[in-house]
Amino acid sequence: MTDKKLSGAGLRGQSAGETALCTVGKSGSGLTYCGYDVADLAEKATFEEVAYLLFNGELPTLDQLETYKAQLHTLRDIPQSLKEVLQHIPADTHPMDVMRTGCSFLGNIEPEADFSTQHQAANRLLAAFPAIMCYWYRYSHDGVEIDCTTDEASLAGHFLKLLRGTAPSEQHRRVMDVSLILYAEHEFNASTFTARVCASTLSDMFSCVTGAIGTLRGPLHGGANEAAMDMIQTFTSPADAKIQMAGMLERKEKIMGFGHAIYRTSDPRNVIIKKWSEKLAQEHGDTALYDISVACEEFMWDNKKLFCNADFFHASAYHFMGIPTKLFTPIFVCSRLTGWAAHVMEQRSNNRIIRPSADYVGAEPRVVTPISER
Ligand SMILES: CC(=O)SCCNC(=O)CCNC(=O)[C@H](O)C(C)(C)COP(=O)(O)OP(=O)(O)OC[C@H]1O[C@@H](n2cnc3c(N)ncnc32)[C@H](O)[C@@H]1OP(=O)(O)O
Ligand SMILES: O=C([O-])CC(=O)C(=O)O
Repeated sequence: MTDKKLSGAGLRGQSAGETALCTVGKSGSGLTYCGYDVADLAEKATFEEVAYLLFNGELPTLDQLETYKAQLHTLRDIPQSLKEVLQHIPADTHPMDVMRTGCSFLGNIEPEADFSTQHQAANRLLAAFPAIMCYWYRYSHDGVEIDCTTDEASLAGHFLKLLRGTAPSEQHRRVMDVSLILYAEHEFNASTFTARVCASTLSDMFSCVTGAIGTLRGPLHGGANEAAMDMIQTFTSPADAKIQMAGMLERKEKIMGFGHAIYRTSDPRNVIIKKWSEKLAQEHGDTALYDISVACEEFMWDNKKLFCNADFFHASAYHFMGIPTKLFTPIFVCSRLTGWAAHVMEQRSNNRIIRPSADYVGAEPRVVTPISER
C-alpha cells in the first residue's frame, strides 16, 4: 500500500469536531457506539436497541424497548401521496435516488416543525424507509402495489417481508438485524459529515438526511457493496478471481470493498459479516461465491496489504438472502439513518456553523479585460 500523508487532501487525520457517539479505530481496529463494542452489540442486541442507544445515549430497558418498537410500528406505513410519487419513478432509476426523493418528499408533507420534534422526524424516517424502498421496487419491477404494513416485530423482518411478500426465516431476520447494527454509525464518515454540515446551518432533519443519502451513494462510500457484488459475479472461480484482480491492480483500478480511510489493518465489521456470509452460503447450498470472496480477501492482503471493509462480505451475504444488488446501498441508508440523525441532534446541541477555510492556489489578482478585447 502506498504511504500517504495523513494531513492534507480529504481532511485526513484532522479533527473536525467532537462526538460522544462513536469511536473508529481508536485501539487500532475497534469500533464502539456510545462506549459499546460493535461486536458485543451485534451479538447481544437488536437494531432497535442500537437505534435507541444512538438517539438517547443509553440502551433501553425491556419496557422502553417495547414502547419504542410499538411507536416505530405505528410509523411504518407511508402516505398515499408519497406512494403516488414513488409510482412515477422509473424502474431504471438508481434506488439511492429513490431513497433521496422519498426522504425529501416526506419532508414536504410531514416537515420537522421545530427541533423539539427531531426525535419524531428521525423515528419516522427510520420506520418508513423500508416501505419507501420496497413500495417503489415492487411497483416498478413487479407491477405490485404492496401493503406497507407487516406483522413483523423487527425492522429487519419488516423489510424482508415487504420485499418478498412472505415471512423471512429466523436466520435471515437475524442476519439482516446484525447487518443493520454493523452499518448504523461510523463517526465522521463522508455522509455523516454531510449531515452535520447541513445541520450546522440550522436546517431541518429531512434536508440533512437527504444530503447524506446523496453522499452515501458514491462507490467510494456506501455504493461499494453493490460495486463489490458486480465485481465478484464476474469471477468464475477463486483462481480466476486472483488472475482478474492482478489485472485490475496492474491497470491501477480501485478494488471495491477494500481499504479504508481510518482503519489500517482491518475493519472490525468484516469478521462479523463474513461469518454470516459463510453460514448463508452453506444454507444456500452453493459456496462458490463465498469461496471466491475469500480468495479476493487473501489476494488483496498478500499483494497490497489491503483488507476487506464492511462492504465486501455484505455483498455475498445479501446475495445469498436473495436481495437484488441494486438494493444493497438503500439498506445501508435504512441503517445509517440512525447515525446521521444522532449526529444531527448532537450538532444541534452545541452548534456553530461548520465553515472551514481553504488554501488559495489560484491566479494572482488581475483586472477584467473588457469582453470585446479578450
Ligand atoms: C462503508 C464504507 O464506506 S467503507 C469504504 C467503501 N469504499 C470502497 O470500498 C472503495 C474502495 N476503497 C477506496 O477507494 C479507498 O480505500 C477508500 C476511499 C475507502 C479510502 O481512501 P483513502 O483514505 O484515500 O485510502 P488510503 O489513503 O488508505 O489509500 C492508500 C493507497 O492505497 C490505494 N488503495 C486504497 N484502497 C484501494 C482499493 N480498494 N483498491 C486499490 N487500491 C486502493 C489508494 O489508491 C492509495 O494509493 P494512491 O496513493 O496510489 O492513490
Ligand atoms: O468511515 C468511513 O469513512 C466509511 C465507513 O466505513 C462507514 O461510513 O461506515
